[in-house]
Amino acid sequence: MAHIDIIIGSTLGAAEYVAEHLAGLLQTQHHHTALHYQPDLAQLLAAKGPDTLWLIVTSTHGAGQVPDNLQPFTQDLASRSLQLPDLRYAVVALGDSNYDTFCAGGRLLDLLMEQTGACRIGERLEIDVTQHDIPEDAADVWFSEWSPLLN
Ligand SMILES: Cc1cc2nc3c(=O)[nH]c(=O)nc-3n(C[C@H](O)[C@H](O)[C@H](O)COP(=O)(O)O)c2cc1C
Repeated sequence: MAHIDIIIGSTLGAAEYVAEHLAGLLQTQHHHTALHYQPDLAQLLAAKGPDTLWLIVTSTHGAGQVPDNLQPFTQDLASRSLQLPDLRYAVVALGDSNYDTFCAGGRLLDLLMEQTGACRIGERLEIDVTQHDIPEDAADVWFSEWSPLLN
């Protein structure tokens, strides 16, 4: 079973609800989960083990930025030349397709993780909140295809 650190970026709560929903689904499959509402890169790195996967669930705010609570983690990740080839990760991005910067926060985190050499498991999910009144429903569909990849 995997140890999944769920790294949350949320301003108004939508991404947070999706993250908590995914944590519940993972627990039903007997994975160990930890939710990080104020993610700290150094702490996450220190706790990382061979079974660790980082699941980043973030919305986008401002001019295509990650939410404030995820800024320190993002800036840390961008400023350090980390090499994390043994780390697995996945990204769930929430955004509004009316913005040119649709899901830019999630896309940036995906790029930063890719630059560390970490291994992305599955495709990034982008939830367009104009198309999904209940973002958790889109997460359910993605999860059913994604979760078998953890085994
Ligand atoms: C002030 C503001 C700026 C936003 N900027 C973007 C953006 O640049 N790109 C995008 O895809 N969505 C943008 N959104 C949409 C949010 O990402 C979307 O509403 C999301 O569901 C919010 O999730 P949260 O409640 O977890 O923060 C913006 C929303 C607000 C209120």
